[in-house]
Amino acid sequence: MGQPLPATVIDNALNYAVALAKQGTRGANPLVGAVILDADASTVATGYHRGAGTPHAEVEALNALATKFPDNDRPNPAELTMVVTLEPCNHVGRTGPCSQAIIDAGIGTVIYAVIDPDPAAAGGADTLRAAGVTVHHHSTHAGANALNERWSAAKRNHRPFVSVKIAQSLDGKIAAADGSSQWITGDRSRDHAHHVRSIVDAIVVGTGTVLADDPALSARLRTRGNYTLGGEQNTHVLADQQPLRVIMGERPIETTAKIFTEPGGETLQLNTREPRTVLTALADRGVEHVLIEGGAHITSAFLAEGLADEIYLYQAPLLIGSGTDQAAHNSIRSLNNQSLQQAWDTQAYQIEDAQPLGPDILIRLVPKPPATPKN
Ligand SMILES: NC(=O)C1=CN([C@@H]2O[C@H](COP(=O)(O)OP(=O)(O)OC[C@H]3O[C@@H](n4cnc5c(N)ncnc54)[C@H](OP(=O)(O)O)[C@@H]3O)[C@@H](O)[C@H]2O)C=CC1
Ligand SMILES: Nc1c(N[C@@H]2O[C@H](COP(=O)(O)O)[C@@H](O)[C@H]2O)[nH]c(=O)[nH]c1=O
Repeated sequence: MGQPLPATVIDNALNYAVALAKQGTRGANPLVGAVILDADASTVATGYHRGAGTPHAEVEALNALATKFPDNDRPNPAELTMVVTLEPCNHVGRTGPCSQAIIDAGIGTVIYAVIDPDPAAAGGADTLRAAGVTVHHHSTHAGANALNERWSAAKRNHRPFVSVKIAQSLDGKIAAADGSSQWITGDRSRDHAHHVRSIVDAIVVGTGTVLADDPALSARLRTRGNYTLGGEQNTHVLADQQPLRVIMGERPIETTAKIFTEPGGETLQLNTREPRTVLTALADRGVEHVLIEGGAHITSAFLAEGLADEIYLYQAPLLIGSGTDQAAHNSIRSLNNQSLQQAWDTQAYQIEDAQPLGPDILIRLVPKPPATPKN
């Protein structure tokens, strides 16, 4: 492109790219959106990253461009500008390097908002420049900067991205007075939870949950066409990718427990009550995305330390009503907040999306960012 684009045009394109990015799945990979503009600054193609293992936003946008315009009718790529929320990657991970795909497509200009904080993936801007692409770092877009703040912090701090799952009743319980908890949420919610298990690298539960429930903690997907029929045995298959199963806590667990004997991922007990120790140990094993599945002690320990990057709250339309101990089996234990202000300061979340799942509702929450995003 001859003239540099005005900042307002770039900001508008980044607004669009951020909105696209938010349609993706947050987890081991960042949320990324990309918009391709022609010489008149009109949008000609878009893309976003749908989650680990799927094409990156830039490649999605290039594919959309190729699909939209047949070979003989494609705009001159040298006159196109790709506006992308994150620096194009430079490495071969689960997919190939975006910098090379952009070079191969002949795109003339790339404008990116955030430098890739992952040392393994960074350097795409330099590769593009070396190949003759015009590259600008547009660092002032608050939305793009806020998009992956938690993900970037996890990378910088050498820890996995942390998702927390809670399946609770209307009165905020995860089990009844007698300890029974299966099931609070319905089939659709549990299918969704198994899908989440299938996309994470590891699941963590406490010794309390293993002793109370004897869970298998495998990722089981319902076979197509058999959605509401039959028992679980007949209608589910093991997902291709099984998460590492992690027990957190000091009591020994018998090797006859289902978490060791049922088919699924490898099982590991970490003899600690310290969430950060668990995360470091998992990062050392290459875990990039972990799901905390409970129970209340474990969930609360991660929340209390501000380590939940995302919460999947499966809310069932049921009042369990405890026995005599009203606090028993609350989904969250005391986080030691002394005032409402302290709670707003340390434990405020915002809803990313909400969807009905049969009789339940799934609410996905992320920590509320500071009022003024840090650039
Ligand atoms: N509906 C839902 O989403 C879920 C419901 N549940 C239900 O929850 C109940 C179990 O809850 P809960 O007893 O809280 O179980 P947890 O799984 O939270 O295990 C608690 C135990 O974990 C160990 N532990 C490890 N780290 C910590 C820490 N930082 N703080 C405190 N304890 C730690 C302690 O045992 P140790 O002495 O061994 O160190 C503690 O007793 C069951 O009834 C189960 O059915 C469980 C999961 C999900
Ligand atoms: N009770 C409850 C959940 N409980 C979670 O599921 C675990 C059992 O896993 P598995 O043995 O693999 O089927 C259990 O230990 C706890 O972590 N999950 C939900 O989605 N909804 C529910 O109502």
